[in-house]
Amino acid sequence: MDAPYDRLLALLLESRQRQCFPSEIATAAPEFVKQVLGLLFPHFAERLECTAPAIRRDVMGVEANLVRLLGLLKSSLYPDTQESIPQRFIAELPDIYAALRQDADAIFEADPAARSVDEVILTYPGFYAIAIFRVAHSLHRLGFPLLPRLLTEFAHQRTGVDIHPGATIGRRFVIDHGTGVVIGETTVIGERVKIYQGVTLGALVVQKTLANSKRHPTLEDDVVVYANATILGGDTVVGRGSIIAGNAWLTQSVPPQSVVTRRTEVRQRGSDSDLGELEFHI
Ligand SMILES: CC(=O)OC[C@H](N)C(=O)O
Repeated sequence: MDAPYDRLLALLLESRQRQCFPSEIATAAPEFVKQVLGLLFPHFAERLECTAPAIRRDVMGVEANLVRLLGLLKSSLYPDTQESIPQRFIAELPDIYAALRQDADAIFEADPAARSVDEVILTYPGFYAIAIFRVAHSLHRLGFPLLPRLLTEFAHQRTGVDIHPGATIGRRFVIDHGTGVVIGETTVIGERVKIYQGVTLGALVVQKTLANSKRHPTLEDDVVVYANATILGGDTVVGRGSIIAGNAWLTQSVPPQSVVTRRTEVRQRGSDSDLGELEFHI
C-alpha cells in the first residue's frame, strides 16, 4: 500500500476512534417528518387506518422513533440529554396540531388563490415549513439535540424557507410562496403575522460573541411583510398592525400601525444625464 493511502486511513481511523458519529442520524429528518406529519395529517400518510388502535400505534411509533434517535445521540455525543423528552414531546402534540390547523386556516383565508384548506396542507410550501418548524421548535425547547436543526434544514431544502427552530412564532402564521424566507434564531413573531417570499428577519451584526443575545427582530401582532423586505437587529420591533412594503430595508423599530416603504423612482427616458449608466450591455 502506498504512503498517501496509509496516511488517509490513519487519519480517518484516528478521527472515528475519537468520535464515532451515529450514521443513522443522516436519514433521521426525512423519516421523522414523514412519520410525524403522517400522524397529524392524513394528507402526508402513506397508509391510513382510521381506528383508535391504529392511531395509538402510530403515536407510539413516533415516540419509539424519538427514543431510538435520542438513545443514539445520548450514547455517542450528548450524554447529558434527558430521557423524558420523547414522552414530553408527545404531550405537546395536541397543541402543535391545533396550532397547525389554525395556520392552515389562516393561509386559506389570506390567499385568494387557495381553493381549500386541503390544498393548503397538501401543496403550500409555507404550510409545510411551518408544520416542520412547530415540531422542531417543541423538540428544541425540550432540549432534544441536533434533530430540531436537521428537521428545519430538511424543510429548508424542500421549500426554500429557512426557519431556525429557536424562533418564537405565534398563532395563525402565514408564509405565502415561501422561497427565500429566512427567520433567525431569536426572532419573535406575534399572532396573525403574514410574510411573503424573500423576507429576511435577520441579525444586524453577525458575531460569535453574540450567540446568547437577541440578534433578530420582533414582529408584533397583525404585521404584514411583503416580498424581499429585510428586517434586521435584535432591538428592532415592528409595531402591531404595521405594513412593511416589498424590498424595504429596516434596521430600527417602528411604532404600531406604521407603513414602511421603499419607493421605486420613475423618470422619463432621455431626460436625465446619468441614464447612460443604466444601459448595461450584458
Ligand atoms: C438569520 C441570521 O441573521 O443569520 C445570521 C446568523 N446565523 C445569526 O443567527 O446571527
